[in-house]
Amino acid sequence: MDMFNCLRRGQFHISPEPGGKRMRKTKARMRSLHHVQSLRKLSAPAQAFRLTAVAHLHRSAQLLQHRKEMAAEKPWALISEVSENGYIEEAVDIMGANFNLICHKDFLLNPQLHGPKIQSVFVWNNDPPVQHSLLSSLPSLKVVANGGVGIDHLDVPYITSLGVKVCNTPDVVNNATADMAMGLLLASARKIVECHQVSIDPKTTHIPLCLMGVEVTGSTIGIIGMGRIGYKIAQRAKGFDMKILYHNRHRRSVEEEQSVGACYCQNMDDLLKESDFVVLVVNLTAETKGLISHREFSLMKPTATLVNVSRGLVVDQDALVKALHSESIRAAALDVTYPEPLPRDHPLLHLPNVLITPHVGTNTYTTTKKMIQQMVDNAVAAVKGLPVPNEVRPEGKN
Ligand SMILES: O=CC(=O)O
Repeated sequence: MDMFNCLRRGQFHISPEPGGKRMRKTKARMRSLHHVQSLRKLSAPAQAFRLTAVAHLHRSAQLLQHRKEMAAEKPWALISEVSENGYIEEAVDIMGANFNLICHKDFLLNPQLHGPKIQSVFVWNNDPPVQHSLLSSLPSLKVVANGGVGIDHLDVPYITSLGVKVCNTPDVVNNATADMAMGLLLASARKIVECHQVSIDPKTTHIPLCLMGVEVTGSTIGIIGMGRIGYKIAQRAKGFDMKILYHNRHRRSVEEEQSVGACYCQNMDDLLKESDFVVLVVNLTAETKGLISHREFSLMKPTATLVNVSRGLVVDQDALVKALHSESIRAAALDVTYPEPLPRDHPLLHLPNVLITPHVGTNTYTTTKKMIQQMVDNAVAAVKGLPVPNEVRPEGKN
């Protein structure tokens, strides 16, 4: 049974070394080959064989000792698991280079034993859930390192009140999330999923008129939330010759606006009235919860499309269902819903003018690996008591 299978089944704690197994084996083989060659030059074959065997044993013992020492030095981190709904396998190498890892399932078998040694919790897809009960069983905890930007699932004021740092992974998620927003926008506008269905349907004989889409090039995009990801979306929209409107708590500098050709709408209503595509990229906070509801839908054009890559709760979903059902807007393309996944009988799943993806904005190997590395870098700094690069402080404490 290999290490990943063990971890998948939650059977073992792991402490892999950096560099990868294959590379280590190759290096070890080359070292012993070199050793054998030098010995052969010096001695008779039988003697060389005995000396080589002894050298091998000696080397293995040294390696074992080194591994034990390394493992003993590394701090412990609590993780969810490497599985279909957990981490990619590469995560074990990235996190294991600096931490001894223990899966949540293993941890729960004996929290009293494992709790005191844990210094970091790595949270991925809200897992393990950082509840007060978990925190109270981790007396040595120094950091909760979240994978992703959104930290609405973490009680930041409470966690920090315990002297525990909270950090996230901004920047590295920007491009993948912006790509996803544009992907949803294009797929909805050009009915790409419906086109695929028609293309593979054995009964298809012609291109039905219902596959007619709406033009993206030259249309107006309204970006609500012009932070790092919103700005990346604007850069992409510029490439489609779109007119770009944005609404944000803080206006961007003139240079930033000019470089993408974006116009600021201080009043969000103006953006809603004018946009062909309204794209939501805000953080979920008390202010943005239910930001788009009945009134906002009534301001949007009947030809408009809502794209949401922020959080499901930013949209009043009942109001959305009503707007889509009555065709008071053209369509919605959502990477986020509330809850996730939606109950299988949820009305959104049965409307023809909605496209839903399962919160996969950052889901590329490149971005995922960068996020995990950033979580590790943050956690290492926190454990060492150094400034944490992406520390999140409670609102108003920056
Ligand atoms: O949802 C993704 C993120 O919070 O980065």
